[in-house]
Amino acid sequence: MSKVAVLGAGSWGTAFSMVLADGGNDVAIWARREEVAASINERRENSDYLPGLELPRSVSATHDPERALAGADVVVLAVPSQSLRTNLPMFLPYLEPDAVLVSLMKGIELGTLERMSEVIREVADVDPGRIAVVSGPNLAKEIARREPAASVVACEDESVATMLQKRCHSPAFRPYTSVDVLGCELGGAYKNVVALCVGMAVGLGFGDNTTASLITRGLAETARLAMRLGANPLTLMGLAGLGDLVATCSSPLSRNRTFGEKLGHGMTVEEVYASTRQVAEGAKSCSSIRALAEKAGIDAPIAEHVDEVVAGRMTTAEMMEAFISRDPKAEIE
Ligand SMILES: NC(=O)c1ccc[n+]([C@@H]2O[C@H](COP(=O)([O-])OP(=O)(O)OC[C@H]3O[C@@H](n4cnc5c(N)ncnc54)[C@H](O)[C@@H]3O)[C@@H](O)[C@H]2O)c1
Ligand SMILES: O=P(O)(O)OC[C@H](O)CO
Repeated sequence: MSKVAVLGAGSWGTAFSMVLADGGNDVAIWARREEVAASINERRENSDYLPGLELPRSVSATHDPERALAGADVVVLAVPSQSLRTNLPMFLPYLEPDAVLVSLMKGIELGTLERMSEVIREVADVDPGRIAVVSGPNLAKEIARREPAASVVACEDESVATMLQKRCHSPAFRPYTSVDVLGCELGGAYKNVVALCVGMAVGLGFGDNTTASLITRGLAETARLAMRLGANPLTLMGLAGLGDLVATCSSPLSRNRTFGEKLGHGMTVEEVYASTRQVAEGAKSCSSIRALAEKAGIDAPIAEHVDEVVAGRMTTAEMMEAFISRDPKAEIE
């Protein structure tokens, strides 16, 4: 069997390990906390992140980066986006030569405004043809329950995308290939911000017209930025764009939507952070995406207003009023 190292034992790192195991790979998960590695090895369960779901025998876990990476020709990164830069140097000495690095992360780095593949390229100093991204409508719990889903594997080198597609194609998981890494990453990061916004609307008590309006204008906003930066607009109409946007904005399983909903109910940002251990990437990426849009000179009202709410400078109700009272304009630019 071919070996894959999955660095990060949270919900998605663990669920994607199950996909890889079902696809015929031997999987070694690196867990930041030893007790999580022990739970996976001894009870065949990640009781912190995916309780009650049995992990295949070909999945093991370790707290030791060297053991996780030894012999792995594919290395999957699944830590929170804002921690990637500080985590990567711990893994680099143990990477096999020519290993392919795959990002599962959906965020934009604060400060540098870099996508995760850009952070990997910079810190690991590897060719973009060895960096790939997996992104799509893939809520971890549903994937771990083996409910059918599709996704996108993107890499500038199409042959690498095809190799990865084969490695993660399983009875319940259907990956499509793409060479549009930029479009997939922006789609994945932006939908988290839109899901925060939709959650806020739901928390305020608004219904389906409101959420559908926000989802649609969120897609317009995402496509505007992605196209300005050079993405293929059709990527945003695909699984890593519209697909993920719909799943995340519609599902009570989404941490980003839930985070927004709690704000809509009147909790403060600090209270919401204190209520969960899991990452809601949009709460940080709203600021970096807003800055990226400003730098690119495009209008991004959802990112801008969500950032204002998360920064505590605006209430969720004021955000909704601000959307409706914006200057009238044509729908299609
Ligand atoms: N959960 C999903 O459904 C899902 C699906 C697709 C993509 N993603 C993306 O995958 C990435 C990881 O998300 P997740 O759902 O696995 O998150 P999670 O919150 O479930 O788990 C994060 C993992 O990273 C570890 N961690 C936390 N802070 C860390 C740090 N500073 N350094 C190292 N490790 C740290 C945690 O211990 C945990 O193991 C995110 O970018 C997320 O957007 C998640
Ligand atoms: O739970 P969320 O909001 O991080 O979303 C999870 C996935 O990205 C959905 O595809």
